[in-house]
Amino acid sequence: MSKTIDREFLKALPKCEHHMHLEGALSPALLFQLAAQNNITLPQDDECYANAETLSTRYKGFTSLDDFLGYYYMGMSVLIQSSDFEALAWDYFQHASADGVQHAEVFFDPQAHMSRGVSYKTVLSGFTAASERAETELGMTSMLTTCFLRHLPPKDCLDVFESDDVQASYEAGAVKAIGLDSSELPFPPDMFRDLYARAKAQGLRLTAHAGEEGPSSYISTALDTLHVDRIDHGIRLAEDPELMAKIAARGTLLTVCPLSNVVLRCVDRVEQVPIRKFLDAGVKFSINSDDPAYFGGYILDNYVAVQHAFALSVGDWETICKAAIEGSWCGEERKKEMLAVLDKVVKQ
Ligand SMILES: Nc1ncnc2[nH]cnc12
Ligand SMILES: [Zn+2]
Repeated sequence: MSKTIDREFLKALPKCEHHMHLEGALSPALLFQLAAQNNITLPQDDECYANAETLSTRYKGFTSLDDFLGYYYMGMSVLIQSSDFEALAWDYFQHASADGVQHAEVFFDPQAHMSRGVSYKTVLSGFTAASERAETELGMTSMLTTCFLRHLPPKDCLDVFESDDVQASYEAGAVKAIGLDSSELPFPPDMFRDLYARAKAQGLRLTAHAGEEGPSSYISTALDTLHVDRIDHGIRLAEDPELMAKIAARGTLLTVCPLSNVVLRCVDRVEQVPIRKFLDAGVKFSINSDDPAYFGGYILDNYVAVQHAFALSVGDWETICKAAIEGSWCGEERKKEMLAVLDKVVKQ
């Protein structure tokens, strides 16, 4: 008899999350709590900020990536103290662990805090404290990635990358990768080639959002001019079969975020995310939550939505989880541990 693939089975799968923005874990409840604690006045002219409920309702009606980003950056204004960043990340790690995440590689946006006068050290110390706590109390490993904001001038990104505190965090190994996020159009990846060349020379891992709202040509440019190891989102790859074959042959991992794609109207339904196409073409991908507090679900909700849309087999889930584990930037020993858990779950 074939195994039923229900929420319990999907929860038991050892998960690696590669695409989530820590700032995107800011729930309306925590947002209002921190605003009160830090004496932050939220926009008076937007009635959505009346209370947590009206804000949650607004989150159900995003019309595009940029519409969401307006709320995402406004939400960050309540994050002031190191303990705020720690509370935010700890909230995420607890949710992720409950969903079966074993290893998380998470993004944060230094420029969005430094431009408000919050120091990089404040942000990093809070996130690092939460990540250490997650390892001790939840047995969950994690890695931090500094994302650069592509709607800002490349020179601004390079200046922040080269600033003393940011460099010190790379040198200390507290941050091991860079990424590129925010409004995708009209900011093609090659605008940031100097930044990526510097990061590569320093031995950092490289990833970039590409092919979320932007065309598949942004994916090839990210690969060819930024020399990224990974592509974040990448769903529009399915529009270019030749590039899809190339990415499959290279083994480049895409970090796909199905619920995000629906909420931000990149697709109408999860069924339109090219999960089946990627599996059939041998394109490696992981499934992720992106901004869970804004998009109505953490990683397990994304797994469940994919199962509901595609009726995948146990073998398909083994393929997805194996690609996620093997495509992680943790050590080989950690990967072996997770692969052993995966083997047990799929054979049960
Ligand atoms: N989905 C997304 N795309 C681009 N930038 C982001 N920052 C947070 N979430 C993002
Ligand atoms: Zn993202």
